[in-house]
Amino acid sequence: MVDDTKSSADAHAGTSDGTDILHEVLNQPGKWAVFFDIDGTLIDIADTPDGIVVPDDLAENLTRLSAKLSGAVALVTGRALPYADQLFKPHVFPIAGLHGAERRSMSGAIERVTPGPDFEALKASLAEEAAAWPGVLVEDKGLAVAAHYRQAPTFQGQVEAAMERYRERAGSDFTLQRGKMVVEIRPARASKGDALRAFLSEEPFAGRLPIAIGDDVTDEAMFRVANKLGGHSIRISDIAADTVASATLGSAAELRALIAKLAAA
Ligand SMILES: O=P(O)(O)OC[C@H]1O[C@H](O[C@H]2O[C@H](CO)[C@@H](O)[C@H](O)[C@H]2O)[C@H](O)[C@@H](O)[C@@H]1O
Repeated sequence: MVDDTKSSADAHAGTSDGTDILHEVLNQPGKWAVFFDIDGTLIDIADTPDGIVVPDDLAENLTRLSAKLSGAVALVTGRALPYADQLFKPHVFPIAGLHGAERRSMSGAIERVTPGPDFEALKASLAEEAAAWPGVLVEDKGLAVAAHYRQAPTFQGQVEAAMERYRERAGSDFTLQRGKMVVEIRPARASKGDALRAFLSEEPFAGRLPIAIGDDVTDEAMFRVANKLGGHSIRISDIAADTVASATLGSAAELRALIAKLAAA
């Protein structure tokens, strides 16, 4: 398993332009595999987890890009697989969900880590406790649970403390995952970096160099793997984020425009 625990110590602000990297993809389509995060990367951030808008042409453009790369395009997300799938239906992509804790390869086979029996009770207690914090949303993702404070930032301290407590109760098989106005408890045994490595061990990804594209702390794990393997990493950010990514792009909208251009090329 990949060490994705390092944060700022080995970080540097990405300075290259992600646009050049993505244009390179079509010059040598047999060389690259592209891994896309979803929220904040392919899709704009919204006030609530269910409030996102998936642009009409996004799935179609990803499918076209994927065809140009002989299928070597995958989604790597913090969302649960069924939720992420319905965002792109009827298009179906190889995908890793829950920050790498579940993964469906090109063949359709699904790998999942299994939670302990107490996890359902833990999620119920958390939802009950969070009901006292107006605006805090608890997102039950099956093998993981997220507490969102985007609509109630004043409760950040309480949410952080509660999630640390529940993580301890869940035991060492689980870890805390911080993100954009969210704290999650997720299985510890996998990361987005592990998911990327697993994809690269299989067709049609095997033998290709990875390009990992994301916008958040959880994506740093796949950036490290992409960098280590000689690929590229692109962080979507409108500020100089603390990142190990080797390049940046300004926004999800900018990325979608590039994908559309590559899909039509
Ligand atoms: O790995 P990702 O695909 O980027 O998913 C990360 C988390 O995304 C979602 O939460 C984030 O997006 C919401 C909608 O824009 C936003 O309201 C929230 O504040 C963000 O944290 C999703 O709800 C989580 O389950 C994912 O882990």
